[in-house]
Amino acid sequence: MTAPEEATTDLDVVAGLLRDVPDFPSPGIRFWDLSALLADGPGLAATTRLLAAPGGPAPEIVVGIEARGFLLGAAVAHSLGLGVVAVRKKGKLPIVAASESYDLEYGSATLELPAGVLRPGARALLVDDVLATGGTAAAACALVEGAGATVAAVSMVLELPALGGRERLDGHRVHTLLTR
Ligand SMILES: O=P(O)(O)OC[C@H]1O[C@H](OP(=O)(O)OP(=O)(O)O)[C@H](O)[C@@H]1O
Ligand SMILES: Nc1ncnc2[nH]cnc12
Repeated sequence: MTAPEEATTDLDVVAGLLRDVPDFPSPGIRFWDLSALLADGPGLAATTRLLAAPGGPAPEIVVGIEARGFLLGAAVAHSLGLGVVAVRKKGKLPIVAASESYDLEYGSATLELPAGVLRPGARALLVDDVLATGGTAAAACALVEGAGATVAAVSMVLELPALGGRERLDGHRVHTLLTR
């Protein structure tokens, strides 16, 4: 007699495709790499379904954060029938609404919001791959809110709770699929 097969959930699929790399991009950092997850059809589909369902108010637009948030954000937007806005690193956008600088686990950076694409009052779903210190997501929230839109939720694949990102995003709906 064979044991009944256990159902594989979307979350199992996502967890099975995450990889961690020691000492990248600098010594002491354990870097979580989503390349294998993004390259896997069922993995990307499972990730998209989970990120697209953060709970709370229905989003009207998706905001993808550079760089891996572009891939995930576009997939989520498409699955919901919504458009996507790319929040980019400094110097990449020709027409900028606003800029926000922040620190992260291994450096500092500036994010910029393109001008004229986020309707004031729109409910935005922010999408990225990793929540570490929360500096990146907090900067993206500030850009969205500074444009007069609201943050319906922030959806990310992986949360590193030791780095305090969720606390940094206090007051926002934070939806993460896995913690490590
Ligand atoms: O919560 P935080 O401490 O802010 O870290 C999370 C951010 O760090 C990574 O991006 P990174 O800045 O390495 O840029 P990239 O995606 O453009 O490579 C990751 O994709 C998140 O955006
Ligand atoms: N440890 C980590 N792995 C992947 N992305 C990150 N962004 C910030 N910290 C990270």
